[in-house]
Amino acid sequence: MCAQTETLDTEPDRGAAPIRLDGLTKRYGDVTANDAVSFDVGAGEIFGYLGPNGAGKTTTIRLLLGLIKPTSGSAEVLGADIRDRRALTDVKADIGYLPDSLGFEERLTGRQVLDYFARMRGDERREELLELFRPPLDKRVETYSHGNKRMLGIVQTFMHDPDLVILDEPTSGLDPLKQDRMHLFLEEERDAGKTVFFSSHVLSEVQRVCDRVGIIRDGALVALEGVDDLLERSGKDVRVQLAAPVDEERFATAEMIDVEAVDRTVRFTYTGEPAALLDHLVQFEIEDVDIGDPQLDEIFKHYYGNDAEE
Ligand SMILES: Nc1ncnc2c1ncn2[C@@H]1O[C@H](COP(=O)(O)OP(=O)(O)OP(=O)(O)O)[C@@H](O)[C@H]1O
Repeated sequence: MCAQTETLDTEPDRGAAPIRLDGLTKRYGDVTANDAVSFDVGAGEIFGYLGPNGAGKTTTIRLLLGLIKPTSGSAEVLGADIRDRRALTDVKADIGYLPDSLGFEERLTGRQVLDYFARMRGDERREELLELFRPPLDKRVETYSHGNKRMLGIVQTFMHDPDLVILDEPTSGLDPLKQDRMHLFLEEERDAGKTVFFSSHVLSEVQRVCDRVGIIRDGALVALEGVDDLLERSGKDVRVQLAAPVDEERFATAEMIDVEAVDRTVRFTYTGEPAALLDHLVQFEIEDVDIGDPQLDEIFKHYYGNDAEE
């Protein structure tokens, strides 16, 4: 009885969130690449990990895979503590990983690379994935374009049918059609119950495919919420066309932020109640009003200020 309990205690808890970070911290000398980062990624969701170059995304991913050790804090992946090498090795067969730079042996052909990974972890979905992503299998990897290397990497990541995939900027270098194919594929995987964690600095793709987003800045998590909630909380993007130019000070209210008036057009983000905005606008001679959801780019600017321009 007692022995059984001990065994259960050391086994990964597969029912828990596939990824859990708890105060995860990594320092390189003076640089805190990850600063007490905490969040969970739930089963069957696409989680976008968003931040500009150098924010700390790759560091988190490398910590989660046990490739580097945390300075402090901890994390679990499929129930395995990332500091426990054996536990992590046991769950790796259920994880697919697409690194930011692919470390394939360049003199091998694409087919040989896939054969190598197949021997380690299996390849039951190889043919299906090759039909979708089509890297040139009989050429040496050293002759591949950047996009084709990525396609080979995507096949490698998914071909053993993992429950959890961790993707470091998966669509970087892909043309728009291939990006679309990848986005659709990720949505299908999510609908089939797979968990997808991917990092990106491309706001539009996070907005398009992710269920939730974590925004990282200078190593610290600055936002964590559903993409829809983030959009809703961030107000409305409003453009008003007036019959004549108006004094900006007379036009603006406390609920309007980032007001930009050029000639007869005023643009702003509105954070108040829609009815109050309409009440306010009736006192002006209006030709046209356009109210829409803000793009994540706009939201991003609130977190990053001028750094977002990069
Ligand atoms: N091995 C290392 N030694 C020293 N500093 C490092 C090391 N790896 C990362 N850093 C630093 O940690 C910070 C976070 O880097 P990281 O690569 O995690 O960012 P990122 O968000 O993935 O950026 P990118 O989008 O450019 O890949 C940066 O300041 C980087 O210079």
